[in-house]
Amino acid sequence: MKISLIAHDRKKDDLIQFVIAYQEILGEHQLYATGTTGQRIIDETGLQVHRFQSGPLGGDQQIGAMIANNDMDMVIFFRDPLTAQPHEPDITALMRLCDVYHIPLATNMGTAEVLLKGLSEGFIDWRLIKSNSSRS
Ligand SMILES: O=C(CO)COP(=O)(O)O
Repeated sequence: MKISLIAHDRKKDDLIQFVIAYQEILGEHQLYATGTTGQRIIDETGLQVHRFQSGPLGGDQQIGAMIANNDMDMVIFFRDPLTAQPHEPDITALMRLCDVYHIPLATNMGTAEVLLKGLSEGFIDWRLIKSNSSRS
């Protein structure tokens, strides 16, 4: 599965803790991230991560494009609901595309835990069937 990991600045420490806690599950999948989040995951966990641009420079949109191409299976996005972001339209667009394409999206740690536990139990295997039809 292809999983995106994204966190706003004040949520990055939480995401790193989360990734360390679920490293065993995450390590079995292809990981993608916005630029700064991805660099921190690489530096602090040693997991392999494909890094896109930083969020404010288009990273959210690059992940959105993968969703629109049926090429992303899950998004874990620790948003900061208390800080205005310069690229708010990109964030809204990314979450909207998750809804358009029925992509599991967690915007906080509680939901992210449920998603990863569900992933390891096979609850998201339907994505393999759906994505095989259009992936090369
Ligand atoms: O802003 C972000 C998501 O909207 C995250 O971007 P960075 O990972 O580059 O900080």
